[in-house]
Amino acid sequence: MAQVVATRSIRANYFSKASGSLQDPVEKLKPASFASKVLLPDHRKSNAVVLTRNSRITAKRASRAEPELIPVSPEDVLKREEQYEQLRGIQQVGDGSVGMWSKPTVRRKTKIVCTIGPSTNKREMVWKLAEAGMNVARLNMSHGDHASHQKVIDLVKEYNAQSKDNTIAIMLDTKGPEVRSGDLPQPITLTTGQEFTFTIKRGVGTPDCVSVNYDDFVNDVEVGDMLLVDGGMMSLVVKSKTEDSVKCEVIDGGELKSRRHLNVRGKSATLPSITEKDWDDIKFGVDNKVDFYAVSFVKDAEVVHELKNYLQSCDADIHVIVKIESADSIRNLHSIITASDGAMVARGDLGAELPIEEVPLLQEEIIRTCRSMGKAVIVATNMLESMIVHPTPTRAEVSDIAIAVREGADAVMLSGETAHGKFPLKAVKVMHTVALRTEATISGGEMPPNLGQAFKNHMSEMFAYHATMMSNTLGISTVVFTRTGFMAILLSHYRPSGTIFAFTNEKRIQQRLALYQGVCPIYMEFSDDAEETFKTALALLQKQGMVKEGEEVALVQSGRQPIWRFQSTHNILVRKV
Ligand SMILES: Nc1ncnc2c1ncn2[C@@H]1O[C@H](COP(=O)(O)OP(=O)(O)O)[C@@H](O)[C@H]1O
Ligand SMILES: C=C(OP(=O)(O)O)C(=O)O
Repeated sequence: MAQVVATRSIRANYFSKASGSLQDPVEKLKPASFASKVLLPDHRKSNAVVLTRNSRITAKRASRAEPELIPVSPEDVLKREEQYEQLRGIQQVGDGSVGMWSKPTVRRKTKIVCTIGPSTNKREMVWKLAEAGMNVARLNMSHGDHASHQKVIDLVKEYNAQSKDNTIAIMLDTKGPEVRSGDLPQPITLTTGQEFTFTIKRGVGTPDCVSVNYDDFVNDVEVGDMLLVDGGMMSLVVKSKTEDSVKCEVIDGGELKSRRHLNVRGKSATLPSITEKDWDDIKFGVDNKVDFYAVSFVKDAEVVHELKNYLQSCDADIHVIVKIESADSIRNLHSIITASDGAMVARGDLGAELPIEEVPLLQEEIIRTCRSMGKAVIVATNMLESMIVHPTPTRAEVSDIAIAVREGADAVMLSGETAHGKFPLKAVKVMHTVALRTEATISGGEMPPNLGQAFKNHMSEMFAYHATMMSNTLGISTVVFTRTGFMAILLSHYRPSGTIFAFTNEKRIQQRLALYQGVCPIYMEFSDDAEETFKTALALLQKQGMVKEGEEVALVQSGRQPIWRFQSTHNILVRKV
């Protein structure tokens, strides 16, 4: 219902019902202003910015509640939202039904992945990020050690244990066979035209020579190759090689810091996708029962099978997200995604290995491929890069988030913005606001092109499809009960315009579902009696303010493992709360 309810809540809160005029939430709560009386109705008449999408599943109510522009800049959204929440809080003292629904983690459908690093690895920041809208905490194993990552895992688990209505998934991102420059005592400046050397000798860090962490670097590169440092922030051309060094000329200079990415344009390193360090980190993830692995530099499906076999052998129920970031992974895109549980468009390395202008096209294709196979998809890197140092994003960054949301990504990711940036909470708030605003312009779910083929479970697919139709045409939320997460993921795949309230009696499944678009995962003990469980679930939604008395929901009983069903009979009920 998020879209429909979000649309409704926009109508209820942002627009004056009586006049039908467009009002900003703060203005609505204040006496009528000149702007709301004079300027905004004109703006509304022009209808210039109402966005609609072609959709094969019609959304009658959603289209009636067609969204309209709230004419504010991203910075204003932050201030306005704060003012609005304050004013609304004052107005709603004594209203017990506000609860969860106003929380960033519920109304928004597109999920937010935050990389945790020095700016955010303390208890207070993990809490604040979670309350600001983080859905998944990402640990990048290229940095830090097990002790520092353990601390973060424990903090997230502590948050989850004490939070009644929110849950954060944990994603362990492997270092992979990435090539990086070594540690430096302090950053060094590379000047255009200067000679600079990369060496495979360990521990070198002078103004004109630095170590590389990969012994075959000298064999893999050729004279004339273009080396990109830090995703292309600096570039060098290879001039000559010795047994242990590569001499280069700086083409684009800049500041070289410790452990920066090194890519050779058009080439992948000849290293295995899962290195010894990665296996060590994967075991660390198994011991800590993380929810997802993001596997770096996956070249082929074989690697995914190898990891999945290993996880099965140690009885670890951890989902595998493949990072698409090399030329090899693009060549084998279909088979890699088929073997995995989802993919990440890792635009940093992807745009260094392949021509940068290919990145938006590949992003679209990867999202489309994942969507057609019912796999999760995350768009990553540079989404709010300028917010590492500035309190407000560039307009291009705002558009970038909106594009990923409209293309149908399950999640958008913050990297340096939350790991080592100056404004991690503001970055999450901007991402939240932009995603929510964009979602309100998407009318009705889009039907995946391969209907009935992705899950090879036709009965469940048919029920997910029809529940989506019902949700879209009636403008209602979906309620599903799931022990494995399967039916909630399947419903998410169809992108119903309403929220998917997924009740599960497994904490692990609740955490996993935090990644999936439109799914609001809720933990609940199931009783042996179906009717009693339904009643408890609906009462809980009502108590939390997520549905109102008299509202209808589509209640779906389907999925691979029958719950309260005899002979696997499936059904969808429309229930009044
Ligand atoms: N666990 C960590 N410890 C220290 N620094 C980190 C950590 N995680 C991320 N960072 C910092 O944040 C930056 C951006 O994060 P990310 O994009 O995940 O890394 P990278 O692009 O280096 O793989 C990193 O380059 C690093 O400087
Ligand atoms: C997400 C990416 O990977 P990492 O941050 O691990 O380099 C990327 O390259 O875009």
